[in-house]
Formats: sequence, structure tokens, C-alpha cells
Amino acid sequence: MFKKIVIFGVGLIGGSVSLALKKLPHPPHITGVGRSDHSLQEALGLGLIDTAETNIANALTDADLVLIAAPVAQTPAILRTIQPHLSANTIITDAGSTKSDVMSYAKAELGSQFNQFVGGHPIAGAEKSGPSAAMADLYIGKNVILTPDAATDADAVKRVAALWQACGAVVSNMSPQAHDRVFAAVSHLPHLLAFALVEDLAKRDNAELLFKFAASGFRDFTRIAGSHPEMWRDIALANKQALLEELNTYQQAVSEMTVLLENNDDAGLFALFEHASRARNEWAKSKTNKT
Ligand SMILES: NC(=O)C1=CN([C@@H]2O[C@H](COP(=O)(O)OP(=O)(O)OC[C@H]3O[C@@H](n4cnc5c(N)ncnc54)[C@H](O)[C@@H]3O)[C@@H](O)[C@H]2O)C=CC1
Ligand SMILES: O=C(O)C(=O)Cc1ccc(O)cc1
Repeated sequence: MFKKIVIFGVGLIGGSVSLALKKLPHPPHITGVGRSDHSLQEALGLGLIDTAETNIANALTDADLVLIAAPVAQTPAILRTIQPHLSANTIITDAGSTKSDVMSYAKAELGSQFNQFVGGHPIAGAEKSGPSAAMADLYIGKNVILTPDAATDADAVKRVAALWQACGAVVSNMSPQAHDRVFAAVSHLPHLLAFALVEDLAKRDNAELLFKFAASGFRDFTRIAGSHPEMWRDIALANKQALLEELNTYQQAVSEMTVLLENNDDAGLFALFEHASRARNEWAKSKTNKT
């Protein structure tokens, strides 16, 4: 296990890694680096980190792992600031929701030390953010995807996998491109649709009335529209191409449903609802406790 971990961005995701590792018999020393002093002090106060650092050279002294858990557009700037202070033994990893962009940033910013970078993505989270949202059990039984490159050091991949396993996660590998296509469909598209629906209702003249009577179906469909705007702006722009394809496919599905409705096609609507309902229920049963 790592002895000193430096976490850039001690919010929901970074803070939850920290809390999970603190349950180990020999937890690592965890140093937090943040963008705002306020959230770093909050992380310190909540016991998520052992030390808060603003000096990057000090933060990285004797560090054997750097975990980047900030919004994905912050990744190049963070890599640029750490690069001069990395030793040959420091492993760098991240938790960003998109992987093609992050892997390209790592290649560009780390140069000959790119082999020490292991891209990662925990498929676990929430619509809540910040240090106070961190949970020790967030990753138990959840998937974590690693996206090693052909150049990535095999031992670094093993050690990052072991880190997530120590947090209770189930680790698999994917290419960054395959990862981004899958998560455009099952995560990024649903978040955009939830934001779009809430925004459409919120800007109507009778929004107050609509929200007053909205119930649990609306709550379930839109929970993720309460998610962090900066994080989702960065994800949408980073995975723009795959997301535009998913939006296009979804628009076709909505158009097909519109035609069924316009034509009073009761059999067509029933068949569509029955097929989707079965697929959704089978998926939910197969997942039990997983994200
Ligand atoms: N929220 C979720 O459910 C999930 C998020 N992710 C990914 O994890 C990353 C972190 O997300 P959350 O923890 O949810 O966000 P968060 O908002 O809870 O925490 C992010 C933290 O990063 C800090 N930060 C921002 N820029 C920084 C910089 N340049 N240097 C150092 N710290 C900086 C912020 O002050 C904040 O404390 C994002 O890349 C996101 O895509 C991955 C899986 C799930
Ligand atoms: O809130 C939820 O249910 C999520 O879907 C959390 C989530 C957000 C972003 C990710 O990259 C992975 C998981």
C-alpha cells in the first residue's frame, strides 16, 4: 500500500477515497491540495486529510501516489504544476469521468513520465459535492475503470488497482475511447437529459405550480440534475463527440415515440413500454447494490 498520497481536489470523490483508506490497518498519510483554501480547511476539519498544502514541492515530497480528483478541465494545469516535482517512483492517477481527454493531457504534460500515469474512473458518486459529501463506503462493490496505455508501467496499474480494491471496488480495464463511448450513453446523456428537463420546466411562467405538484417519478428522473455544474460542463465538453452522437440517437427515439402518440398507436406504445420496462427491471435486478 502507498505510504503518502497527495489528493488534488478533496471533494466527494477524493474525500471518499481518503475516508475508505483511513479504515485500513496501516492507512497512508494523506495530503490535500485544493483550489480554495476554504474547502481544504473544511477537508482538514472533517478529518479527510492529515495535512493541507499550498506549496506543491512540499506536498509532493516523498509522495508515492498523486490522485487528481478535480473537475476534468483542471487536469492539464494540475499535471503541469506537479511535473517538475515528480520522482521516478511517484505514480499519478485520476478519478475523472472522461478518459480520452485526460490520457491526452497526461501524455502532453508528463512527457517521459507518462508511463507513471494510470487513468481511472470510479463508477460511483452522487449529485452532492464537496468535502462534506465524502463517504467511507462510497466505493464498496462499485466498478472502477482503469484506462492504461501501451506505455503505462504494469506495476503502476497493479498498484492503482490495489488502491481501489482496498476501497472495496471491483476494477476493470478499458481503452479510453471505449470508456468514453460507454459513459456517454449510460451516464453523460442521462445527466444532460435531466438538466434539460428541469431547465425547461424551471423557466416556464408556471414553474412554481409545476414543481409544487411534481412527485417521486420527477424526483427519480431529475435527482442528477442537482449535480455540480462545473463538473458537468467539463464532462460535456470533454466528451462532446460521443455525447452529440448519443443526443442524436435519443432525439430519434423521442421522434419515434412522438409518431406513435400522434397516430394513437396503442400497440406500438405498449410494445415499446413493455420492452423498455423489462430491460430496466432486468438491469436493476442484475445490479443489486452496484452503481
Ligand atoms: N461526483 C460524482 O459522482 C463523480 C465524479 N467523478 C469525477 O471526479 C472528479 C471530482 O468530482 P467530485 O469529487 O464530485 O467534485 P467535488 O466538487 O466534490 O470536488 C472537487 C474538488 O476539487 C477542487 N478543485 C478544483 N480545481 C482544483 C485544482 N485546480 N486543484 C486542486 N483542487 C481543485 C474543488 O475545490 C473541490 O474541492 C471530477 O473529475 C468528476 O468528473 C467521478 C465519478 C463520480
Ligand atoms: O449521482 C449518480 O447517480 C451518478 O451517476 C454519479 C456519477 C457521476 C459521474 C460519474 O462519472 C460517475 C458516477
